[in-house]
Amino acid sequence: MTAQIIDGKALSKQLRVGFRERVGRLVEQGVRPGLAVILVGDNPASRVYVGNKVKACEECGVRSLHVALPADTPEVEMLARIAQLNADPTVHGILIQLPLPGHIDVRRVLEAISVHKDVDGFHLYNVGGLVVGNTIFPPCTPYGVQLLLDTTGTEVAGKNVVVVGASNIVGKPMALMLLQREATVTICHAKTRDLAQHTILADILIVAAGKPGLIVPQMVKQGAIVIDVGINRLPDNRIVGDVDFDGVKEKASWITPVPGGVGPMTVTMLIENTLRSAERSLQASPADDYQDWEAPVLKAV
Ligand SMILES: Nc1nc2c(c(=O)[nH]1)N[C@@H](CN(C=O)c1ccc(C(=O)N[C@@H](CCC(=O)O)C(=O)O)cc1)CN2
Repeated sequence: MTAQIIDGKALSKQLRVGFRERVGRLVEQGVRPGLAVILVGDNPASRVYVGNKVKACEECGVRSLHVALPADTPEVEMLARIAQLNADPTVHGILIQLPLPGHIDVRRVLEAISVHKDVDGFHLYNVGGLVVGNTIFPPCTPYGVQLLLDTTGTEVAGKNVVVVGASNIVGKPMALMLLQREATVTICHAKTRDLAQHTILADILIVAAGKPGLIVPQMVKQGAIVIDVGINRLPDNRIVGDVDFDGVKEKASWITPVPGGVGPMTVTMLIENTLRSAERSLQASPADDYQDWEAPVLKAV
């Protein structure tokens, strides 16, 4: 039997209807949510993703501020821009599009973003929150995957989940989020020996390796849920994931397409986090644990 498609584009569209209503309520209370997107250099894929983020803001009524900096921007200038945005009360979310040019210390600039505005969820404080199970801003891609999984009606607790890829922005946070939901989680990565011996046991297989065609039907358990996070542009300009979609869909029970699966959900969850941040700004006293937090690295700069 052919797998059912988990449609990230359709789910995104549905969620964004609710977002517009939330923006309306915020505006009534005098707050127009604002998102600042910092893009350094001219990586073509990053430009597409930033374009998608700006469009999503427009669609939902969120004000977007696109900060485009040349590839040779000194780190100290980026830190100064981030400090300005941290202090700007009309900005509720700040993100730095990754990857960054090599001369910039990624951790240093990510740690410079106020934890109150860290809508990508990449600040160490939010990462720590994920480890103990109460992060305020879950990272957008794993957050989107979690919602996509929920649409299948599958109970995650007790399931064997295999995550292929151990990046800081997808694989590791994904594993932590599913562990929090009581799945039995295995993380595979570039040094994993005999990948198939792990993937074949997965009730839920999440692939974020950046390798087109990595997962073929023989590596997939009959009836598994397969989530493809990979986005690879082929020489003929086609975009494909890490999973052999046509083959694997004959074995899986549910599968995400590429494009139109996880990608749009990444952008949608960014808007969700931005709205959450704007809503938090209205609370008389935001969560106490965030009140006085200042990253040590900020003092060092
Ligand atoms: N600061 C961040 N940088 C990066 C992140 C992130 O979450 N925060 N993730 C990825 C890229 N990414 C978001 O920035 C992203 C990837 C894919 C899509 C998307 O809409 N994909 C479409 C296809 C788009 C195309 O290439 O034509 C799809 O899958 O349907 C959006 C955002 C790395 N950097």
